Amino acid sequence: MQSRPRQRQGQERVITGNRQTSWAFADAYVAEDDALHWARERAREAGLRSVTPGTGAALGLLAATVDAKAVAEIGTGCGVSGIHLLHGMRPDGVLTTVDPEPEHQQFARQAFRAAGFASNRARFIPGRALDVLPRLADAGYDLVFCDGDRLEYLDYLDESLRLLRPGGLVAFEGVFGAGRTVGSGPQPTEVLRLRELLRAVRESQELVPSLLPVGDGLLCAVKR
Ligand SMILES: C[S@@+](CC[C@H](N)C(=O)[O-])C[C@H]1O[C@@H](n2cnc3c(N)ncnc32)[C@H](O)[C@@H]1O
Repeated sequence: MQSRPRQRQGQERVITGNRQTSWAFADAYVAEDDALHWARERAREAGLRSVTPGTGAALGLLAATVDAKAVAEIGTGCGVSGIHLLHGMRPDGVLTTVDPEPEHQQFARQAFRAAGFASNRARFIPGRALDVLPRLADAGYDLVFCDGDRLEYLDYLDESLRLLRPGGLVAFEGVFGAGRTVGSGPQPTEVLRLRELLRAVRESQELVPSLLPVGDGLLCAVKR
Protein backbone atom coordinates (compact mmCIF):
# COMPACT_ATOMS: atom_id res chain seq x y z
CA MET A 1 0.00 0.00 0.00
CA GLN A 2 2.81 2.38 0.87
CA SER A 3 4.35 2.04 -2.58
CA ARG A 4 1.17 3.37 -4.28
CA PRO A 5 1.77 7.09 -3.87
CA ARG A 6 5.36 6.65 -5.09
CA GLN A 7 4.09 4.87 -8.20
CA ARG A 8 1.56 7.63 -8.88
CA GLN A 9 4.25 10.25 -8.53
CA GLY A 10 6.39 8.36 -11.04
CA GLN A 11 3.55 8.29 -13.55
CA GLU A 12 2.97 12.02 -13.13
CA ARG A 13 6.64 12.67 -13.88
CA VAL A 14 6.39 10.67 -17.11
CA ILE A 15 3.25 12.55 -18.16
CA THR A 16 4.85 15.91 -17.34
CA GLY A 17 8.02 15.06 -19.22
CA ASN A 18 6.09 14.10 -22.35
CA ARG A 19 3.41 16.74 -22.19
CA GLN A 20 5.03 19.26 -24.52
CA THR A 21 5.72 16.52 -27.04
CA SER A 22 2.15 15.24 -26.77
CA TRP A 23 0.73 18.74 -27.27
CA ALA A 24 2.96 19.28 -30.31
CA PHE A 25 1.81 15.91 -31.67
CA ALA A 26 -1.86 16.84 -31.11
CA ASP A 27 -1.40 20.24 -32.73
CA ALA A 28 0.07 18.73 -35.90
CA TYR A 29 -2.23 15.67 -35.91
CA VAL A 30 -4.55 16.96 -38.67
CA ALA A 31 -2.47 17.87 -41.72
CA GLU A 32 -3.07 21.15 -43.57
CA ASP A 33 -3.32 21.44 -47.35
CA ASP A 34 -1.67 23.87 -49.81
CA ALA A 35 -4.43 26.49 -49.53
CA LEU A 36 -3.95 26.63 -45.76
CA HIS A 37 -0.17 26.86 -46.11
CA TRP A 38 -0.63 29.70 -48.60
CA ALA A 39 -3.00 31.59 -46.27
CA ARG A 40 -0.67 31.02 -43.31
CA GLU A 41 2.25 32.42 -45.28
CA ARG A 42 0.29 35.57 -46.29
CA ALA A 43 -0.64 36.10 -42.62
CA ARG A 44 2.97 35.65 -41.51
CA GLU A 45 4.11 38.25 -44.08
CA ALA A 46 1.43 40.66 -42.85
CA GLY A 47 2.54 40.12 -39.23
CA LEU A 48 -0.78 38.49 -38.28
CA ARG A 49 -1.37 35.55 -35.96
CA SER A 50 -3.33 32.64 -37.42
CA VAL A 51 -4.93 29.83 -35.45
CA THR A 52 -2.61 26.84 -35.05
CA PRO A 53 -3.37 23.66 -37.03
CA GLY A 54 -4.70 22.07 -33.82
CA THR A 55 -7.03 24.98 -33.11
CA GLY A 56 -8.13 24.92 -36.75
CA ALA A 57 -8.94 21.22 -36.47
CA ALA A 58 -10.92 21.90 -33.28
CA LEU A 59 -12.89 24.65 -35.06
CA GLY A 60 -13.73 22.28 -37.91
CA LEU A 61 -14.82 19.67 -35.40
CA LEU A 62 -17.02 22.15 -33.51
CA ALA A 63 -18.62 23.41 -36.73
CA ALA A 64 -19.40 19.82 -37.73
CA THR A 65 -20.69 18.98 -34.24
CA VAL A 66 -23.31 21.75 -34.32
CA ASP A 67 -24.03 20.93 -38.00
CA ALA A 68 -23.29 24.57 -38.73
CA LYS A 69 -25.14 26.22 -41.58
CA ALA A 70 -24.47 29.81 -40.47
CA VAL A 71 -21.20 30.80 -38.79
CA ALA A 72 -20.09 34.32 -37.83
CA GLU A 73 -16.36 34.96 -37.57
CA ILE A 74 -14.82 38.07 -35.99
CA GLY A 75 -11.31 38.61 -37.37
CA THR A 76 -11.01 37.14 -40.88
CA GLY A 77 -7.22 37.57 -41.03
CA CYS A 78 -5.91 35.85 -44.15
CA GLY A 79 -8.44 33.03 -43.91
CA VAL A 80 -6.75 30.20 -42.01
CA SER A 81 -9.51 29.81 -39.41
CA GLY A 82 -12.18 30.44 -42.07
CA ILE A 83 -10.99 27.50 -44.18
CA HIS A 84 -11.08 25.20 -41.14
CA LEU A 85 -14.59 26.38 -40.23
CA LEU A 86 -15.83 25.91 -43.80
CA HIS A 87 -14.43 22.37 -43.87
CA GLY A 88 -16.53 21.48 -40.81
CA MET A 89 -19.72 23.27 -41.88
CA ARG A 90 -22.55 21.81 -43.94
CA PRO A 91 -21.89 21.89 -47.69
CA ASP A 92 -24.56 24.60 -48.08
CA GLY A 93 -23.34 26.58 -45.05
CA VAL A 94 -22.32 30.22 -45.23
CA LEU A 95 -19.48 31.82 -43.24
CA THR A 96 -20.04 35.50 -42.42
CA THR A 97 -16.65 36.97 -41.65
CA VAL A 98 -15.87 40.46 -40.35
CA ASP A 99 -12.59 42.39 -40.45
CA PRO A 100 -11.79 46.11 -40.77
CA GLU A 101 -8.80 45.43 -43.07
CA PRO A 102 -9.89 44.89 -46.71
CA GLU A 103 -6.46 43.55 -47.74
CA HIS A 104 -6.70 40.77 -45.14
CA GLN A 105 -10.10 39.82 -46.49
CA GLN A 106 -8.77 39.90 -50.06
CA PHE A 107 -6.15 37.27 -49.16
CA ALA A 108 -8.81 35.22 -47.36
CA ARG A 109 -11.06 35.37 -50.44
CA GLN A 110 -8.23 33.98 -52.59
CA ALA A 111 -7.43 31.32 -50.00
CA PHE A 112 -11.07 30.14 -49.82
CA ARG A 113 -11.13 29.86 -53.62
CA ALA A 114 -7.84 27.92 -53.62
CA ALA A 115 -9.33 25.58 -50.99
CA GLY A 116 -12.17 24.82 -53.40
CA PHE A 117 -15.03 26.74 -51.76
CA ALA A 118 -17.55 28.44 -54.05
CA SER A 119 -17.72 32.22 -53.61
CA ASN A 120 -21.28 31.98 -52.20
CA ARG A 121 -19.97 30.01 -49.19
CA ALA A 122 -18.52 33.18 -47.62
CA ARG A 123 -19.90 36.64 -46.95
CA PHE A 124 -17.09 39.15 -46.32
CA ILE A 125 -18.13 42.20 -44.30
CA PRO A 126 -15.51 44.93 -43.98
CA GLY A 127 -15.73 46.80 -40.69
CA ARG A 128 -15.19 46.65 -36.97
CA ALA A 129 -17.05 43.90 -35.14
CA LEU A 130 -18.96 46.18 -32.79
CA ASP A 131 -20.27 48.21 -35.75
CA VAL A 132 -21.17 45.17 -37.84
CA LEU A 133 -22.51 42.58 -35.35
CA PRO A 134 -25.59 44.62 -34.30
CA ARG A 135 -26.74 44.40 -37.94
CA LEU A 136 -26.70 40.56 -37.93
CA ALA A 137 -29.86 38.56 -37.21
CA ASP A 138 -30.89 37.48 -33.69
CA ALA A 139 -30.57 33.70 -33.15
CA GLY A 140 -29.45 33.38 -36.78
CA TYR A 141 -26.12 31.61 -36.15
CA ASP A 142 -25.01 28.13 -35.12
CA LEU A 143 -21.48 29.17 -34.19
CA VAL A 144 -19.65 32.44 -33.48
CA PHE A 145 -15.85 32.43 -33.59
CA CYS A 146 -14.12 35.42 -31.96
CA ASP A 147 -10.55 36.29 -33.00
CA GLY A 148 -10.63 40.08 -33.39
CA ASP A 149 -9.66 42.70 -30.79
CA ARG A 150 -9.07 40.94 -27.45
CA LEU A 151 -10.01 44.12 -25.56
CA GLU A 152 -13.52 43.74 -26.98
CA TYR A 153 -14.06 40.04 -26.16
CA LEU A 154 -16.61 40.76 -23.40
CA ASP A 155 -18.68 42.79 -25.88
CA TYR A 156 -18.36 39.95 -28.41
CA LEU A 157 -19.76 37.63 -25.73
CA ASP A 158 -22.88 39.81 -25.35
CA GLU A 159 -23.35 39.96 -29.10
CA SER A 160 -22.78 36.21 -29.45
CA LEU A 161 -25.49 35.41 -26.91
CA ARG A 162 -27.89 37.40 -29.07
CA LEU A 163 -26.68 35.95 -32.39
CA LEU A 164 -26.65 32.27 -31.37
CA ARG A 165 -29.60 29.91 -31.61
CA PRO A 166 -30.19 27.73 -28.52
CA GLY A 167 -27.62 24.91 -28.75
CA GLY A 168 -25.25 27.15 -30.71
CA LEU A 169 -21.62 27.54 -29.75
CA VAL A 170 -19.27 30.48 -29.14
CA ALA A 171 -15.46 30.14 -29.25
CA PHE A 172 -12.78 32.67 -28.24
CA GLU A 173 -9.25 32.26 -29.56
CA GLY A 174 -6.10 33.04 -27.57
CA VAL A 175 -7.45 33.15 -24.02
CA PHE A 176 -4.16 31.90 -22.54
CA GLY A 177 -2.69 35.26 -23.62
CA ALA A 178 0.62 33.51 -24.43
CA GLY A 179 0.77 32.20 -20.85
CA ARG A 180 0.09 35.57 -19.22
CA THR A 181 -3.51 34.81 -18.22
CA VAL A 182 -2.29 32.52 -15.45
CA GLY A 183 0.91 34.51 -14.83
CA SER A 184 1.48 36.36 -11.56
CA GLY A 185 2.49 39.99 -11.29
CA PRO A 186 1.08 43.03 -13.09
CA GLN A 187 -0.44 42.27 -16.48
CA PRO A 188 -1.60 44.49 -19.38
CA THR A 189 -5.27 45.42 -19.81
CA GLU A 190 -5.68 42.78 -22.53
CA VAL A 191 -4.85 40.03 -20.03
CA LEU A 192 -7.13 41.50 -17.36
CA ARG A 193 -9.97 41.52 -19.90
CA LEU A 194 -9.25 37.89 -20.83
CA ARG A 195 -9.53 36.96 -17.15
CA GLU A 196 -12.87 38.82 -16.92
CA LEU A 197 -14.09 36.93 -19.97
CA LEU A 198 -13.06 33.57 -18.50
CA ARG A 199 -14.95 34.41 -15.31
CA ALA A 200 -18.05 35.67 -17.13
CA VAL A 201 -18.30 32.59 -19.35
CA ARG A 202 -17.80 30.20 -16.41
CA GLU A 203 -20.39 31.97 -14.27
CA SER A 204 -23.04 32.47 -16.96
CA GLN A 205 -26.24 30.51 -16.34
CA GLU A 206 -26.88 30.63 -20.08
CA LEU A 207 -23.69 28.80 -21.09
CA VAL A 208 -22.09 25.35 -20.81
CA PRO A 209 -18.35 26.14 -20.95
CA SER A 210 -15.11 24.30 -21.65
CA LEU A 211 -11.60 25.70 -22.07
CA LEU A 212 -9.77 23.62 -24.67
CA PRO A 213 -5.96 23.65 -24.28
CA VAL A 214 -5.29 23.84 -28.02
CA GLY A 215 -3.01 26.50 -29.52
CA ASP A 216 -3.15 29.57 -27.29
CA GLY A 217 -6.31 28.39 -25.53
CA LEU A 218 -9.76 28.09 -27.13
CA LEU A 219 -12.58 29.04 -24.75
CA CYS A 220 -15.80 27.38 -25.92
CA ALA A 221 -19.35 27.48 -24.61
CA VAL A 222 -22.69 26.18 -25.77
CA LYS A 223 -25.74 28.40 -25.34
CA ARG A 224 -28.47 26.52 -23.47
C1 LIG B 1 -5.32 37.24 -35.28
S1 LIG B 1 -5.98 37.91 -36.73
C2 LIG B 1 -7.23 36.76 -37.20
C3 LIG B 1 -6.68 35.48 -37.72
C4 LIG B 1 -7.70 34.54 -38.31
N1 LIG B 1 -8.81 34.30 -37.43
C5 LIG B 1 -7.02 33.22 -38.64
O1 LIG B 1 -6.78 32.42 -37.73
O2 LIG B 1 -6.71 33.05 -39.81
C6 LIG B 1 -6.96 39.20 -36.09
C7 LIG B 1 -7.78 39.93 -37.13
O3 LIG B 1 -8.73 40.72 -36.45
C8 LIG B 1 -8.90 41.90 -37.16
N2 LIG B 1 -9.48 42.89 -36.23
C9 LIG B 1 -8.84 43.78 -35.43
N3 LIG B 1 -9.73 44.52 -34.76
C10 LIG B 1 -10.95 44.08 -35.14
C11 LIG B 1 -12.28 44.47 -34.81
N4 LIG B 1 -12.53 45.45 -33.93
N5 LIG B 1 -13.31 43.81 -35.41
C12 LIG B 1 -13.08 42.80 -36.28
N6 LIG B 1 -11.85 42.39 -36.63
C13 LIG B 1 -10.80 43.03 -36.07
C14 LIG B 1 -7.50 42.25 -37.67
O4 LIG B 1 -7.56 43.10 -38.79
C15 LIG B 1 -6.96 40.86 -38.01
O5 LIG B 1 -7.16 40.56 -39.37
